[in-house]
Amino acid sequence: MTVDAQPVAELPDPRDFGFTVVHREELSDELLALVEDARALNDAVAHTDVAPEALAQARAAIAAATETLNGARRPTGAMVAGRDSRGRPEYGTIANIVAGPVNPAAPPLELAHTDDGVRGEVTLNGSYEGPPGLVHGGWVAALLDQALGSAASAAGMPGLTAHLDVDYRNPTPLHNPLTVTARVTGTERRKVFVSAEIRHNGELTAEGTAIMVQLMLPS
Ligand SMILES: CCCCC/C=C\C/C=C\C/C=C\C/C=C\CCCC(=O)SCCNC(=O)CCNC(=O)[C@H](O)C(C)(C)COP(=O)(O)OP(=O)(O)OC[C@H]1O[C@@H](n2cnc3c(N)ncnc32)[C@H](O)[C@@H]1OP(=O)(O)O
Repeated sequence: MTVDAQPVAELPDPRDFGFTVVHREELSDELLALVEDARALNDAVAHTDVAPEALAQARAAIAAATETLNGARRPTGAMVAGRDSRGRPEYGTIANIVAGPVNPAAPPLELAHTDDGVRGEVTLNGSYEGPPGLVHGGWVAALLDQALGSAASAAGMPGLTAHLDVDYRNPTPLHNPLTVTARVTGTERRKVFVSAEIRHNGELTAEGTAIMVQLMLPS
């Protein structure tokens, strides 16, 4: 039997599939502030040039913080629930490496719905460096992949990336606002064709296309 990619009226509730779901409003200001601090910490560690005594001091402080934070852990796969700009439920993994609101390694890329897809602004700090002063190409691909997946999801066809093509058109700078957009361009059976771009000051730095395969969820 062939199943066609069809938008679902409402995304399925991940709780029905055994996933932990946290509502975005339940994330405390304290946690969100800690995540911001940890993002700054990543960048600081990546660039510090202080003396060994200061490094030892920092390590002790970080070890104590790690122990405190491990006092209670969410399960891997926990999801965050929010409402999209049209008021419909949307879900993402809470620790998603690109968009997760509580993952300090995520820039994070926050995407909102547009008339024809999704759009977001993001600035990557020095911990995403590849070539000098530039975003690592793997991270450029990760930003595109996330936006491509979100565009399919926003169109009611959440799925997994089966195939991803990336063209690097111009260097993507660190420490500068980047605009990321993505949209669905077509469907064929369970395949959802999506296209995305990254721009800096209006100039195209990278573009990508993907084939997402729509999730088959038990009804
Ligand atoms: C579970 C409940 C949760 C509730 C969900 C609620 C909301 C959704 C929430 C979140 C999702 C939203 C956003 C996600 C955003 C970003 C995430 C970023 C994206 C990723 O980070 S994602 C991780 C990387 N990704 C993988 O980890 C995939 C590994 N992979 C597989 O899991 C399988 O490979 C799979 C599933 C892809 C297909 O497997 P399958 O068995 O289901 O389907 P099958 O093989 O039959 O292919 C069907 C049709 O796709 C064609 N096709 C397949 N592969 C192709 C390829 N490579 N190139 C060209 N075409 C291809 C076939 O040719 C056929 O086409 P045709 O119809 O023409 O014959």
